[in-house]
Amino acid sequence: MAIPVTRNGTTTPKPKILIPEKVSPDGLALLKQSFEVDEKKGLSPEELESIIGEYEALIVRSETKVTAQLLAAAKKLKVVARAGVGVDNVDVEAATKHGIIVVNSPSGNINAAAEHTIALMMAVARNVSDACSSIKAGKWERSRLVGIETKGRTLAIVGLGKVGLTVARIANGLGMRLVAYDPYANPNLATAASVTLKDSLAEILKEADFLTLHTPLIASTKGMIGAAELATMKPTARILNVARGGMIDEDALVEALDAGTIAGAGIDVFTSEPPQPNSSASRLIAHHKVVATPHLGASTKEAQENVSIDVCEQVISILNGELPRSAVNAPLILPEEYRTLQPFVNLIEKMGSIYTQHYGSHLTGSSTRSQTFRTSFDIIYEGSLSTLNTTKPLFAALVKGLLTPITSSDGLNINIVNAELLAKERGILVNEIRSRENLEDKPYSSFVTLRARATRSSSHKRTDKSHAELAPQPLTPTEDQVIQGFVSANKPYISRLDRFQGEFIPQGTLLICRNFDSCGKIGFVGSALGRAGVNINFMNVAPLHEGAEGERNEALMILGVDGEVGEGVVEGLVGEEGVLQAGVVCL
Ligand SMILES: NC(=O)C1=CN([C@@H]2O[C@H](COP(=O)(O)OP(=O)(O)OC[C@H]3O[C@@H](n4cnc5c(N)ncnc54)[C@H](O)[C@@H]3O)[C@@H](O)[C@H]2O)C=CC1
Ligand SMILES: O=C(O)C(=O)COP(=O)(O)O
Repeated sequence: MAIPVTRNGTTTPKPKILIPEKVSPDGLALLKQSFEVDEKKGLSPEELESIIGEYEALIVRSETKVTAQLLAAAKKLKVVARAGVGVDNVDVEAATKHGIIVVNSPSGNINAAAEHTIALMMAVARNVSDACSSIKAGKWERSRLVGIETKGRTLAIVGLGKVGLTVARIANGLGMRLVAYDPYANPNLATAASVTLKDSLAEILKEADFLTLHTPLIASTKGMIGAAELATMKPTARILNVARGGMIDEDALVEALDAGTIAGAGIDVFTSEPPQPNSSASRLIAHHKVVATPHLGASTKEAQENVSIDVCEQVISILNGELPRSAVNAPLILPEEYRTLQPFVNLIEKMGSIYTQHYGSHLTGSSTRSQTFRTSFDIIYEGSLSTLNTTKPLFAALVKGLLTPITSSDGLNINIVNAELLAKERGILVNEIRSRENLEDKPYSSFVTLRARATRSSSHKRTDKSHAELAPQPLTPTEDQVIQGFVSANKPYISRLDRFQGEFIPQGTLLICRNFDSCGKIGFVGSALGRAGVNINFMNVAPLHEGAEGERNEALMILGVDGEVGEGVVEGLVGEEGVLQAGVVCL
């Protein structure tokens, strides 16, 4: 181990960086100046786990599985750097929990992946692989190996991100007709690349002469092309996958190729890499209508230099306590700030999520049922939070909390880098306020208030006549909606929901009921849930806070419950005997 001796004779070992895969030397040269770099290829998962505790940084490509178990053993680790795009081999959630930053190189290999896609498309269209084997075997099979041209044919792209768009631009030059499905694509970029965006996967599958996949492997894309989807495609269609194995059902594709309902495929990525013998991946590779490559999309000299330099520079930044440029964890926090801020990040994300779910359209018995999602918020930091250098992670957490319940969170990775942009795109205005008010009389050192400003009108109408007399005056569009919280012993607490004050931990499934503060309400709700087989873990009653206006005898009942509470059960709680409003919030 390199141990530099300082002037006063004490020794400080250099931080150690582990590289268990082939990463281009261009970036590693930068690291070697200040760190001890260990390149150890071919480690088994057990060997990796036994040594990871010594390292402050880990640099991987797609082969190393960075599991929760490995991260738990990584006591000194500050950063996992992925020298490439896809982080599906890294347990990002576990890394975030451990305060380990995950970075990647989002653009270093785009061109390489796009060019490889085009190479596979051409190879499939012109039977290049088959023809090559045939001629090397001494044959001369010109009539068997007649191909098709790509010009004028339809290329259907799933995932119009960086690689998808680059493929589109090249294919446009080949004279292809371009359609794409990507619910989050930028329509201006699509138009500029001559791509017509369609509303559903089904639409583009029908039209495709070539189908190419360019999404990350996430819950919404796993198995997205299965037997049912293949059956809707033209029998002359060819399929390309340079994104991730697992998005196509390999067995279904082999069957479709055998049956002649799909004409061919060019595949770079597989469900098991390297493929296990007799696996679906190996059957697909062996198929005579398939051109296969061993995950070579990013394997060009240029791309490897790019990604290596990109991630190594980021590792240096992080180990020097600075911000990296492409952090994947949401939201990103500097290592030294992480432990202090993390509980507040957690609190604020929950506050945003409660806001969207509680004040969204889910309240049964609510006279604010059809209320418009308000988009103008004040977030007020009091106490020690008001002196932070940056509130970016807190802002990002709020945007994430507000949007995740109403978007396909799988496809929308909200983090410190994109939170501002996403908020802007959705028209969400957040005014961050630092209040220096003295919290000496309060039992906590920092306090957060989320106030949804009543700047937009609601189209609310009483929807449930039978409760019209029962319900007190609803919140009118001119009233702000307020959620307050604090952190104690690293746990987030909500301390106020609108006019009601009571402390509860925002986690799991919560049933929030507004009721007249009179005898029998708790019993009524308890027995209704009992009858529905819903187990109650905790219950908190929040009375009106001091100085609250409106009905004096109202309270909120917050119940932490196990599992799902069906709509019917929630509806059954509202009524003369029961509560005024009820809604479920999942955190
Ligand atoms: N074979 C290889 O060596 C390489 C593979 N890749 C892979 O290519 C894929 C794309 O990479 P980039 O373009 O850089 O990513 P990107 O993040 O720029 O683009 C992904 C696109 O997929 C879209 N998307 C997400 N969920 C979707 C869904 N359910 N349906 C339709 N669209 C959806 C997103 O909106 C986004 O526009 C990744 O899986 C990456 O790991 C990238 C480089 C090399
Ligand atoms: O960047 C990506 O997502 C890739 O798939 C490239 O993987 P690799 O670094 O070549 O193992």
